[in-house]
Amino acid sequence: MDAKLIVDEVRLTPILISDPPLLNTQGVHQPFTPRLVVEVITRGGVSGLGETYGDGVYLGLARPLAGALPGRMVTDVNGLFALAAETAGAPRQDADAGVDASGLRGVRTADKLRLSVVSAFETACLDALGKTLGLPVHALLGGKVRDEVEYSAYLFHKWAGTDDWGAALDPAGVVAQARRFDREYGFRSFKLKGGVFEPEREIAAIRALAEAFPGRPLRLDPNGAWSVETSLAVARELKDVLEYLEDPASGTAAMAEIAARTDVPLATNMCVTTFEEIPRAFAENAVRIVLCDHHYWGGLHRTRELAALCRTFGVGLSMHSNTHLGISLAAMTQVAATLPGLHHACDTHYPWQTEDVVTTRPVFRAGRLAVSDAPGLGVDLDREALAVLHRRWLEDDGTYRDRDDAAAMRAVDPGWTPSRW
Ligand SMILES: O=C([O-])C(=O)C[C@H](O)[C@@H](O)C(=O)[O-]
Ligand SMILES: [Mg+2]
Repeated sequence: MDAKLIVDEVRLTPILISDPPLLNTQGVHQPFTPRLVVEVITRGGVSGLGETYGDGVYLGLARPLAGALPGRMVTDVNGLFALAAETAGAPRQDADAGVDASGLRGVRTADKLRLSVVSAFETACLDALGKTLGLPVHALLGGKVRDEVEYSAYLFHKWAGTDDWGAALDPAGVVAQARRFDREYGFRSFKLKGGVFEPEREIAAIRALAEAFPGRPLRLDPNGAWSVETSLAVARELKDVLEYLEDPASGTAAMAEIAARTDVPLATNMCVTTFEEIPRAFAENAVRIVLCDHHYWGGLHRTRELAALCRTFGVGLSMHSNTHLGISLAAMTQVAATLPGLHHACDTHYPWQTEDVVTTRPVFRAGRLAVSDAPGLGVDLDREALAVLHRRWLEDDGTYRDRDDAAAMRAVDPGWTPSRW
Protein backbone atom coordinates (compact mmCIF):
# COMPACT_ATOMS: atom_id res chain seq x y z
CA MET A 1 0.00 0.00 0.00
CA ASP A 2 1.16 3.47 -0.89
CA ALA A 3 2.24 5.39 2.23
CA LYS A 4 1.02 8.59 0.55
CA LEU A 5 -2.52 7.30 1.13
CA ILE A 6 -2.17 7.00 4.91
CA VAL A 7 -4.13 9.56 6.93
CA ASP A 8 -1.75 11.87 8.74
CA GLU A 9 -4.14 14.33 10.32
CA VAL A 10 -7.85 15.12 10.50
CA ARG A 11 -9.07 18.69 11.03
CA LEU A 12 -12.59 19.47 12.14
CA THR A 13 -13.86 23.01 11.76
CA PRO A 14 -17.33 23.82 13.06
CA ILE A 15 -18.77 26.92 11.42
CA LEU A 16 -21.92 29.04 11.44
CA ILE A 17 -23.28 30.08 8.06
CA SER A 18 -25.91 32.72 7.48
CA ASP A 19 -29.35 31.56 6.46
CA PRO A 20 -32.45 33.57 5.45
CA PRO A 21 -35.69 33.43 7.50
CA LEU A 22 -37.23 30.55 5.59
CA LEU A 23 -40.46 29.18 7.07
CA ASN A 24 -41.39 25.58 7.58
CA THR A 25 -43.80 23.67 9.74
CA GLN A 26 -41.33 23.56 12.63
CA GLY A 27 -40.72 27.32 12.70
CA VAL A 28 -38.21 29.49 10.92
CA HIS A 29 -34.58 29.12 9.98
CA GLN A 30 -32.19 30.71 12.47
CA PRO A 31 -30.06 33.57 11.10
CA PHE A 32 -27.09 31.21 11.39
CA THR A 33 -26.94 27.45 11.05
CA PRO A 34 -24.13 25.09 12.08
CA ARG A 35 -22.10 23.00 9.64
CA LEU A 36 -18.98 20.95 10.14
CA VAL A 37 -16.08 20.92 7.66
CA VAL A 38 -13.89 17.80 7.79
CA GLU A 39 -10.39 17.78 6.31
CA VAL A 40 -8.48 14.53 5.98
CA ILE A 41 -4.80 15.18 5.28
CA THR A 42 -2.65 12.35 3.96
CA ARG A 43 1.05 11.65 4.48
CA GLY A 44 1.37 12.61 0.82
CA GLY A 45 0.25 16.14 1.85
CA VAL A 46 -3.10 15.94 0.08
CA SER A 47 -6.15 17.39 1.82
CA GLY A 48 -9.61 15.84 1.25
CA LEU A 49 -12.82 17.70 2.13
CA GLY A 50 -16.12 16.64 3.63
CA GLU A 51 -19.07 18.52 5.11
CA THR A 52 -21.99 17.56 7.33
CA TYR A 53 -24.47 18.82 9.90
CA GLY A 54 -22.62 20.78 12.57
CA ASP A 55 -24.86 20.63 15.66
CA GLY A 56 -23.25 19.60 18.95
CA VAL A 57 -24.39 16.00 18.72
CA TYR A 58 -22.57 15.55 15.39
CA LEU A 59 -19.44 17.27 16.70
CA GLY A 60 -19.47 14.95 19.70
CA LEU A 61 -19.32 11.95 17.36
CA ALA A 62 -16.87 13.48 14.89
CA ARG A 63 -14.16 14.30 17.43
CA PRO A 64 -13.32 10.73 18.56
CA LEU A 65 -13.56 9.47 14.97
CA ALA A 66 -11.12 12.18 13.86
CA GLY A 67 -8.77 11.11 16.64
CA ALA A 68 -8.86 7.45 15.56
CA LEU A 69 -8.36 7.96 11.82
CA PRO A 70 -4.65 8.88 11.52
CA GLY A 71 -2.62 5.83 10.47
CA ARG A 72 -5.46 4.34 8.43
CA MET A 73 -5.72 4.39 4.64
CA VAL A 74 -8.02 6.82 2.82
CA THR A 75 -8.98 3.82 0.66
CA ASP A 76 -10.53 2.11 3.70
CA VAL A 77 -13.90 3.87 3.53
CA ASN A 78 -15.82 0.67 4.38
CA GLY A 79 -13.87 0.51 7.63
CA LEU A 80 -15.18 3.93 8.69
CA PHE A 81 -18.50 2.50 9.83
CA ALA A 82 -17.00 0.07 12.35
CA LEU A 83 -14.47 2.66 13.48
CA ALA A 84 -17.24 5.23 14.05
CA ALA A 85 -19.27 2.68 16.01
CA GLU A 86 -16.23 1.85 18.16
CA THR A 87 -15.34 5.45 18.87
CA ALA A 88 -18.90 6.67 19.43
CA GLY A 89 -19.25 5.09 22.87
CA ALA A 90 -22.70 4.63 24.41
CA PRO A 91 -25.45 6.39 22.46
CA ARG A 92 -26.66 9.67 23.91
CA GLN A 93 -29.88 9.21 25.80
CA ASP A 94 -31.79 11.48 23.46
CA ALA A 95 -30.49 9.77 20.33
CA ASP A 96 -33.57 7.67 19.77
CA ALA A 97 -35.99 10.27 21.01
CA GLY A 98 -38.12 10.61 17.89
CA VAL A 99 -37.40 13.46 15.50
CA ASP A 100 -34.35 15.69 15.27
CA ALA A 101 -34.31 19.16 16.82
CA SER A 102 -35.37 20.81 13.59
CA GLY A 103 -38.10 18.15 13.32
CA LEU A 104 -37.77 17.81 9.56
CA ARG A 105 -35.46 14.91 8.89
CA GLY A 106 -37.37 11.84 10.10
CA VAL A 107 -36.29 9.53 12.90
CA ARG A 108 -33.33 10.39 15.03
CA THR A 109 -31.41 7.26 15.92
CA ALA A 110 -27.89 6.76 17.21
CA ASP A 111 -27.04 5.01 13.93
CA LYS A 112 -28.36 7.80 11.77
CA LEU A 113 -26.47 10.46 13.72
CA ARG A 114 -23.28 8.44 13.36
CA LEU A 115 -23.84 7.84 9.64
CA SER A 116 -24.28 11.59 9.10
CA VAL A 117 -20.81 12.06 10.56
CA VAL A 118 -19.27 9.10 8.69
CA SER A 119 -20.57 10.56 5.43
CA ALA A 120 -18.33 13.62 5.78
CA PHE A 121 -15.29 11.45 6.56
CA GLU A 122 -16.08 9.17 3.62
CA THR A 123 -16.37 12.16 1.30
CA ALA A 124 -13.11 13.60 2.61
CA CYS A 125 -11.30 10.26 2.13
CA LEU A 126 -12.66 9.90 -1.41
CA ASP A 127 -11.67 13.49 -2.20
CA ALA A 128 -8.14 12.86 -0.92
CA LEU A 129 -7.92 9.55 -2.82
CA GLY A 130 -9.20 11.12 -6.02
CA LYS A 131 -6.78 14.04 -5.74
CA THR A 132 -3.90 11.65 -5.14
CA LEU A 133 -4.81 9.44 -8.12
CA GLY A 134 -5.84 12.31 -10.38
CA LEU A 135 -9.38 10.92 -10.63
CA PRO A 136 -12.77 12.52 -9.95
CA VAL A 137 -14.84 11.04 -7.11
CA HIS A 138 -17.41 9.79 -9.62
CA ALA A 139 -14.67 7.57 -11.15
CA LEU A 140 -14.06 6.07 -7.69
CA LEU A 141 -17.78 5.26 -7.53
CA GLY A 142 -17.74 3.42 -10.84
CA GLY A 143 -17.98 6.36 -13.22
CA LYS A 144 -20.55 8.94 -14.22
CA VAL A 145 -23.51 8.05 -16.40
CA ARG A 146 -24.35 11.70 -17.13
CA ASP A 147 -22.40 14.92 -17.59
CA GLU A 148 -24.90 17.17 -15.83
CA VAL A 149 -27.14 16.79 -12.80
CA GLU A 150 -30.49 18.50 -12.78
CA TYR A 151 -31.66 20.39 -9.70
CA SER A 152 -35.02 21.82 -8.69
CA ALA A 153 -35.80 25.29 -7.33
CA TYR A 154 -36.57 25.13 -3.62
CA LEU A 155 -39.28 27.69 -2.89
CA PHE A 156 -40.05 28.82 0.65
CA HIS A 157 -42.55 31.10 2.28
CA LYS A 158 -40.27 33.54 4.02
CA TRP A 159 -40.02 36.73 5.98
CA ALA A 160 -38.23 39.72 4.47
CA GLY A 161 -35.02 39.36 6.51
CA THR A 162 -31.82 41.08 5.44
CA ASP A 163 -31.36 39.12 2.18
CA ASP A 164 -32.29 40.51 -1.21
CA TRP A 165 -35.19 38.10 -1.84
CA GLY A 166 -37.78 39.97 0.20
CA ALA A 167 -40.82 38.39 1.81
CA ALA A 168 -42.89 35.62 0.23
CA LEU A 169 -46.02 35.11 2.28
CA ASP A 170 -48.70 34.53 -0.34
CA PRO A 171 -49.09 32.94 -3.80
CA ALA A 172 -47.90 36.10 -5.58
CA GLY A 173 -44.74 36.16 -3.43
CA VAL A 174 -44.09 32.48 -4.17
CA VAL A 175 -44.49 33.04 -7.91
CA ALA A 176 -42.16 36.06 -7.79
CA GLN A 177 -39.56 33.89 -6.02
CA ALA A 178 -40.01 31.15 -8.64
CA ARG A 179 -39.56 33.69 -11.46
CA ARG A 180 -36.22 34.73 -10.01
CA PHE A 181 -35.10 31.10 -9.66
CA ASP A 182 -36.18 30.53 -13.26
CA ARG A 183 -34.38 33.64 -14.51
CA GLU A 184 -31.15 33.34 -12.55
CA TYR A 185 -30.72 29.57 -12.31
CA GLY A 186 -32.91 28.16 -15.07
CA PHE A 187 -34.54 25.57 -12.79
CA ARG A 188 -37.27 23.66 -14.63
CA SER A 189 -39.05 22.14 -11.62
CA PHE A 190 -40.19 23.82 -8.43
CA LYS A 191 -40.60 22.46 -4.93
CA LEU A 192 -42.59 24.51 -2.42
CA LYS A 193 -42.00 23.99 1.26
CA GLY A 194 -45.48 23.66 2.74
CA GLY A 195 -46.99 23.06 6.17
CA VAL A 196 -46.57 26.74 6.98
CA PHE A 197 -50.04 28.11 6.26
CA GLU A 198 -53.43 26.47 6.02
CA PRO A 199 -53.54 24.01 3.09
CA GLU A 200 -55.91 26.20 1.01
CA ARG A 201 -53.29 28.95 0.87
CA GLU A 202 -50.61 26.48 -0.19
CA ILE A 203 -52.92 24.92 -2.79
CA ALA A 204 -53.42 28.45 -4.16
CA ALA A 205 -49.65 28.93 -4.34
CA ILE A 206 -49.21 25.71 -6.34
CA ARG A 207 -52.10 26.70 -8.62
CA ALA A 208 -50.47 30.10 -9.18
CA LEU A 209 -47.17 28.37 -10.02
CA ALA A 210 -48.95 26.04 -12.46
CA GLU A 211 -50.47 29.04 -14.17
CA ALA A 212 -47.17 30.96 -14.31
CA PHE A 213 -45.14 27.91 -15.46
CA PRO A 214 -47.50 25.62 -17.39
CA GLY A 215 -46.34 22.02 -17.66
CA ARG A 216 -43.37 22.38 -15.29
CA PRO A 217 -42.90 19.71 -12.57
CA LEU A 218 -44.27 20.99 -9.23
CA ARG A 219 -43.82 19.48 -5.78
CA LEU A 220 -45.30 20.37 -2.40
CA ASP A 221 -43.69 19.27 0.89
CA PRO A 222 -45.47 20.04 4.20
CA ASN A 223 -43.05 17.85 6.21
CA GLY A 224 -45.77 15.60 7.56
CA ALA A 225 -48.01 18.41 8.85
CA TRP A 226 -51.28 17.09 7.43
CA SER A 227 -53.69 14.34 8.42
CA VAL A 228 -54.50 11.55 5.97
CA GLU A 229 -57.78 13.22 5.02
CA THR A 230 -56.20 16.64 4.49
CA SER A 231 -53.46 15.05 2.40
CA LEU A 232 -56.05 13.32 0.23
CA ALA A 233 -58.03 16.54 -0.16
CA VAL A 234 -54.87 18.38 -1.30
CA ALA A 235 -53.99 15.53 -3.66
CA ARG A 236 -57.48 15.74 -5.21
CA GLU A 237 -57.15 19.51 -5.68
CA LEU A 238 -53.69 19.36 -7.24
CA LYS A 239 -53.57 15.99 -8.98
CA ASP A 240 -53.42 17.53 -12.44
CA VAL A 241 -50.33 19.64 -11.70
CA LEU A 242 -48.21 17.80 -9.12
CA GLU A 243 -45.14 15.76 -10.01
CA TYR A 244 -45.33 14.42 -6.46
CA LEU A 245 -46.46 15.21 -2.94
CA GLU A 246 -43.63 14.96 -0.43
CA ASP A 247 -44.28 13.71 3.10
CA PRO A 248 -47.84 15.00 3.28
CA ALA A 249 -48.41 13.11 6.55
CA SER A 250 -46.13 11.69 9.17
CA GLY A 251 -45.14 8.02 9.39
CA THR A 252 -45.28 4.99 7.15
CA ALA A 253 -48.83 3.95 8.10
CA ALA A 254 -50.30 7.32 7.15
CA MET A 255 -48.22 7.54 3.97
CA ALA A 256 -49.31 4.03 2.95
CA GLU A 257 -52.97 4.90 3.48
CA ILE A 258 -52.68 8.07 1.40
CA ALA A 259 -50.76 6.22 -1.31
CA ALA A 260 -53.51 3.60 -1.49
CA ARG A 261 -56.18 6.26 -2.02
CA THR A 262 -54.57 8.63 -4.54
CA ASP A 263 -52.71 8.38 -7.83
CA VAL A 264 -50.48 11.32 -6.95
CA PRO A 265 -47.00 9.84 -6.31
CA LEU A 266 -45.65 10.28 -2.78
CA ALA A 267 -42.01 11.12 -2.13
CA THR A 268 -40.17 11.16 1.18
CA ASN A 269 -37.16 12.32 3.05
CA MET A 270 -38.85 11.70 6.39
CA CYS A 271 -40.48 8.28 6.55
CA VAL A 272 -37.66 6.41 4.78
CA THR A 273 -34.36 7.85 5.98
CA THR A 274 -32.63 4.65 7.12
CA PHE A 275 -32.19 1.16 5.66
CA GLU A 276 -34.22 -0.23 8.58
CA GLU A 277 -37.31 1.68 7.42
CA ILE A 278 -37.21 0.32 3.88
CA PRO A 279 -38.77 -3.17 4.21
CA ARG A 280 -42.04 -1.97 5.71
CA ALA A 281 -42.36 1.20 3.61
CA PHE A 282 -41.70 -0.66 0.35
CA ALA A 283 -43.92 -3.62 1.32
CA GLU A 284 -46.78 -1.23 2.06
CA ASN A 285 -46.15 0.85 -1.08
CA ALA A 286 -45.97 3.92 1.15
CA VAL A 287 -43.65 5.86 -1.18
CA ARG A 288 -42.90 6.03 -4.88
CA ILE A 289 -39.76 8.19 -4.61
CA VAL A 290 -37.06 8.26 -1.91
CA LEU A 291 -35.12 11.51 -1.62
CA CYS A 292 -31.71 10.47 -0.41
CA ASP A 293 -29.72 12.80 1.82
CA HIS A 294 -26.25 11.36 1.41
CA HIS A 295 -25.33 12.68 4.87
CA TYR A 296 -27.81 10.70 6.88
CA TRP A 297 -27.78 7.65 4.62
CA GLY A 298 -24.06 7.34 5.42
CA GLY A 299 -22.26 8.72 2.38
CA LEU A 300 -21.79 8.22 -1.31
CA HIS A 301 -21.34 4.42 -1.41
CA ARG A 302 -24.43 3.98 0.77
CA THR A 303 -26.35 6.27 -1.57
CA ARG A 304 -25.51 3.85 -4.36
CA GLU A 305 -26.66 0.93 -2.18
CA LEU A 306 -29.96 2.73 -1.59
CA ALA A 307 -30.23 3.33 -5.34
CA ALA A 308 -29.84 -0.42 -6.00
CA LEU A 309 -32.62 -1.23 -3.54
CA CYS A 310 -34.91 1.39 -5.04
CA ARG A 311 -34.21 0.04 -8.52
CA THR A 312 -34.95 -3.51 -7.34
CA PHE A 313 -38.31 -2.53 -5.87
CA GLY A 314 -39.33 -0.14 -8.64
CA VAL A 315 -39.13 2.90 -6.34
CA GLY A 316 -37.79 6.16 -7.77
CA LEU A 317 -34.79 7.96 -6.32
CA SER A 318 -33.78 11.58 -6.06
CA MET A 319 -31.74 13.62 -3.60
CA HIS A 320 -32.61 15.76 -0.62
CA SER A 321 -30.80 18.93 0.28
CA ASN A 322 -30.64 20.81 3.53
CA THR A 323 -28.82 24.06 4.29
CA HIS A 324 -25.29 23.23 3.13
CA LEU A 325 -22.27 24.57 1.31
CA GLY A 326 -20.35 23.82 -1.86
CA ILE A 327 -18.52 20.76 -0.49
CA SER A 328 -21.77 18.88 0.09
CA LEU A 329 -23.21 20.13 -3.19
CA ALA A 330 -20.14 18.79 -5.02
CA ALA A 331 -20.48 15.45 -3.20
CA MET A 332 -24.18 15.24 -4.13
CA THR A 333 -23.42 16.06 -7.73
CA GLN A 334 -20.63 13.48 -7.97
CA VAL A 335 -22.76 10.64 -6.65
CA ALA A 336 -25.92 11.74 -8.49
CA ALA A 337 -23.90 11.58 -11.72
CA THR A 338 -23.34 7.84 -11.14
CA LEU A 339 -26.99 6.86 -10.55
CA PRO A 340 -28.66 5.52 -13.68
CA GLY A 341 -32.20 5.64 -12.21
CA LEU A 342 -32.24 9.30 -11.26
CA HIS A 343 -35.40 10.54 -12.96
CA HIS A 344 -36.34 13.53 -10.79
CA ALA A 345 -34.41 16.79 -10.41
CA CYS A 346 -32.57 16.84 -7.07
CA ASP A 347 -33.48 19.33 -4.36
CA THR A 348 -31.05 22.11 -3.62
CA HIS A 349 -31.06 24.71 -0.85
CA TYR A 350 -27.78 26.05 -2.18
CA PRO A 351 -29.05 29.27 -3.81
CA TRP A 352 -30.23 30.37 -0.34
CA GLN A 353 -26.67 30.15 0.94
CA THR A 354 -24.68 33.28 0.16
CA GLU A 355 -21.61 32.24 2.16
CA ASP A 356 -19.32 29.38 1.28
CA VAL A 357 -15.99 27.79 2.09
CA VAL A 358 -15.16 26.79 -1.49
CA THR A 359 -13.14 29.19 -3.63
CA THR A 360 -15.48 29.05 -6.65
CA ARG A 361 -19.24 28.88 -6.33
CA PRO A 362 -20.82 26.31 -8.63
CA VAL A 363 -22.96 27.85 -11.36
CA PHE A 364 -26.33 26.39 -12.31
CA ARG A 365 -27.09 26.57 -16.03
CA ALA A 366 -30.57 25.63 -17.20
CA GLY A 367 -31.10 24.27 -13.66
CA ARG A 368 -28.15 21.93 -14.00
CA LEU A 369 -24.67 21.57 -12.62
CA ALA A 370 -21.91 20.23 -14.81
CA VAL A 371 -20.28 17.15 -13.28
CA SER A 372 -16.68 18.00 -12.50
CA ASP A 373 -14.00 15.71 -13.93
CA ALA A 374 -11.28 17.41 -11.89
CA PRO A 375 -9.52 15.20 -9.32
CA GLY A 376 -11.54 14.52 -6.17
CA LEU A 377 -14.68 16.55 -5.62
CA GLY A 378 -13.37 19.33 -7.84
CA VAL A 379 -13.63 22.03 -5.14
CA ASP A 380 -10.93 23.95 -3.24
CA LEU A 381 -11.12 25.24 0.30
CA ASP A 382 -11.17 28.99 0.87
CA ARG A 383 -9.26 29.03 4.15
CA GLU A 384 -9.95 32.67 4.85
CA ALA A 385 -13.71 32.17 4.49
CA LEU A 386 -13.49 29.06 6.67
CA ALA A 387 -11.67 31.03 9.37
CA VAL A 388 -14.29 33.81 9.33
CA LEU A 389 -17.19 31.36 9.66
CA HIS A 390 -15.36 29.41 12.37
CA ARG A 391 -14.75 32.63 14.29
CA ARG A 392 -18.50 33.27 14.18
CA TRP A 393 -19.02 29.80 15.68
CA LEU A 394 -16.40 30.47 18.39
CA GLU A 395 -17.97 33.79 19.29
CA ASP A 396 -21.53 32.45 19.42
CA ASP A 397 -22.85 32.11 22.97
CA GLY A 398 -24.54 28.83 22.10
CA THR A 399 -27.70 30.37 20.64
CA TYR A 400 -27.06 29.10 17.13
CA ARG A 401 -24.74 26.13 17.60
CA ASP A 402 -27.69 23.75 17.40
CA ARG A 403 -30.34 24.27 14.75
CA ASP A 404 -33.75 24.74 16.33
CA ASP A 405 -36.35 26.28 14.03
CA ALA A 406 -39.05 26.26 16.72
CA ALA A 407 -36.82 28.18 19.13
CA ALA A 408 -36.05 30.71 16.38
CA MET A 409 -39.78 31.18 15.81
CA ARG A 410 -40.49 31.51 19.54
CA ALA A 411 -37.82 34.19 19.82
CA VAL A 412 -40.17 36.29 17.66
CA ASP A 413 -43.53 34.86 18.76
CA PRO A 414 -43.19 33.35 22.26
CA GLY A 415 -46.58 31.58 22.18
CA TRP A 416 -45.99 29.87 18.81
CA THR A 417 -46.68 26.15 18.44
CA PRO A 418 -46.52 24.13 15.20
CA SER A 419 -49.85 23.92 13.34
CA ARG A 420 -51.30 20.66 12.11
CA TRP A 421 -54.14 20.33 9.63
O1 LIG B 1 -37.29 18.32 2.01
C1 LIG B 1 -37.23 18.55 3.20
O2 LIG B 1 -38.02 18.05 3.95
C2 LIG B 1 -36.20 19.45 3.69
O3 LIG B 1 -35.50 20.04 2.94
C3 LIG B 1 -36.06 19.62 5.12
C4 LIG B 1 -35.41 20.93 5.45
O4 LIG B 1 -35.03 20.94 6.77
C5 LIG B 1 -36.27 22.11 5.09
O5 LIG B 1 -37.59 21.89 5.41
C6 LIG B 1 -35.82 23.33 5.81
O6 LIG B 1 -34.60 23.52 5.88
O7 LIG B 1 -36.66 24.11 6.24
MG1 LIG C 1 -39.05 16.83 2.57
